[in-house]
Amino acid sequence: MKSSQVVDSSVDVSANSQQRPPVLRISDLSKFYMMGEVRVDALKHISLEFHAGELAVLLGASGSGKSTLLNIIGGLDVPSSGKLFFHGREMTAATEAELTAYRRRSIGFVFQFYNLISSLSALENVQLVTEIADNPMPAEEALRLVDLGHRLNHFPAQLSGGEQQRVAIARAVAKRPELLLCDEPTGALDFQTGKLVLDVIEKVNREIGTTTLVITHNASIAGMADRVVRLRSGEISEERRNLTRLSPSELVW
Ligand SMILES: Nc1ncnc2c1ncn2[C@@H]1O[C@H](COP(=O)(O)OP(=O)(O)OP(=O)(O)O)[C@@H](O)[C@H]1O
Repeated sequence: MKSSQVVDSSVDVSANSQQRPPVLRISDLSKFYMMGEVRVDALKHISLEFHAGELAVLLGASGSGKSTLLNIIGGLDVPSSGKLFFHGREMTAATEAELTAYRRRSIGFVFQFYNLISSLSALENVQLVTEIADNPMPAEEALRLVDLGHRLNHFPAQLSGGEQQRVAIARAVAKRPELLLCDEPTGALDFQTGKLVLDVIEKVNREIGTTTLVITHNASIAGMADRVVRLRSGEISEERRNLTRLSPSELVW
């Protein structure tokens, strides 16, 4: 461990002996932006924990702070105050190089728009990541995991929106990240296609055990989660655990 990394010694495992320390711990995290003279408080005193293998849905209306929170968790942005711990290491005290390594090794991102390279096939888009990752799964295996084993050589323009999003998910999980962060993954898709994409996210979480955070403004998606966190105006307005997870095919919106 490097000297600049601070160990979180306050994780209370005794509170629940069944539960291991969280993968991710957010402590009193706030983020504001200055727009000229006007201060916009995007996140206010957020404290949360996420455990290994958990599938969490972060709900909230537009502007409630979801993307800001996900970007900070993923090391794309930094908070104004508060701390983020990953396996007890304080990422908010990490150097740029350590944050880059964190993003590269530990985080898989899926965004609303798929960001595929149009001149590369599905397989080549995933290989871009597997070629630089430490311990990746073969790109073909990642594409089979998202049920696209029959589309390896298709270019993005030859794939539907849902299929392109599944390539993006394969690309995100091929490096075997510990955390899969999905920002409105079904936002650009119709109902049926969106459910197929959620099926794939659920399958990755179940089969590989990747801790998964899905942010959405669509409250119906909450049914597939182990835990639901709702944000309102930058604050947690509700946090609940689902007794059973619904399969995405059972969701209705
Ligand atoms: N770079 C920025 N500069 C100034 N204000 C910002 C910036 N990014 C976000 N905000 C503001 O912070 C608040 C939270 O934004 P955020 O994008 O996190 O919300 P969101 O819940 O993800 O919304 P959406 O569902 O519309 O994406 C909003 O008021 C937004 O306008």
